[in-house]
Amino acid sequence: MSERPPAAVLCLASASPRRRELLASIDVTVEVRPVDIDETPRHEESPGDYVLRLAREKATAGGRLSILPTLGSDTAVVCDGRILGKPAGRDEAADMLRLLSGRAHEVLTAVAVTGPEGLLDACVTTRVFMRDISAAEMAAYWATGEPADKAGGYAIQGLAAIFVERIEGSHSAVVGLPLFETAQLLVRQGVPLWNGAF
Ligand SMILES: Cc1cn([C@H]2C[C@H](O)[C@@H](COP(=O)(O)OP(=O)(O)OP(=O)(O)O)O2)c(=O)[nH]c1=O
Repeated sequence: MSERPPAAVLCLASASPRRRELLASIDVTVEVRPVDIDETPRHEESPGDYVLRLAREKATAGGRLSILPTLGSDTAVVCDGRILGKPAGRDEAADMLRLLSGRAHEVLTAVAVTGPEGLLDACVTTRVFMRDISAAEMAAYWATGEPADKAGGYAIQGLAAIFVERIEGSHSAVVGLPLFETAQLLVRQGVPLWNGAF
């Protein structure tokens, strides 16, 4: 007799496979309910306020589609005060990497979780130090297809790892979900971790 798959304990308001995989890595089974919200930054909105607002909006919209506690998250790359989202095409991706090449920038990821305690959230900032990236590397990197759906036009967990000298902060937050802070929010909302082990 085949075993039943574990029941979902959380609704994930996200289309990002990375967020689902990160939650699976700490044994949190989710039901996926992607939501579509307007991600345009507001006039003079700080990067921290921006990612927190989007994470809250995603969690709130997803929460309407499920009876489970619901998680929304948003990641932005910030350099010289500029918020870099996903590149619209090759030229914008090259502009982004030119800006990030040979220096440090910040990655901000906010996470929000609805549940019995209301809407709880956290925002994590990670500093990422990149080596110099040549024009030929930028062109070759775009051709791999990896940068297209990533904030800042790179994926630390992928081929772009060879550009990243070091980070200060949370690796999982750069990939899309800060697992330490997320686990704390889930516990506060009564979501069982490790299959209810605690
Ligand atoms: C900087 C960086 C970003 N990213 C990803 C994380 C996010 O998925 C994406 C930023 O876009 P987001 O708008 O945060 O998320 P998303 O559109 O992928 O998913 P959803 O809104 O449905 O939750 O960039 C990486 O995978 N690796 C990296 O190194």
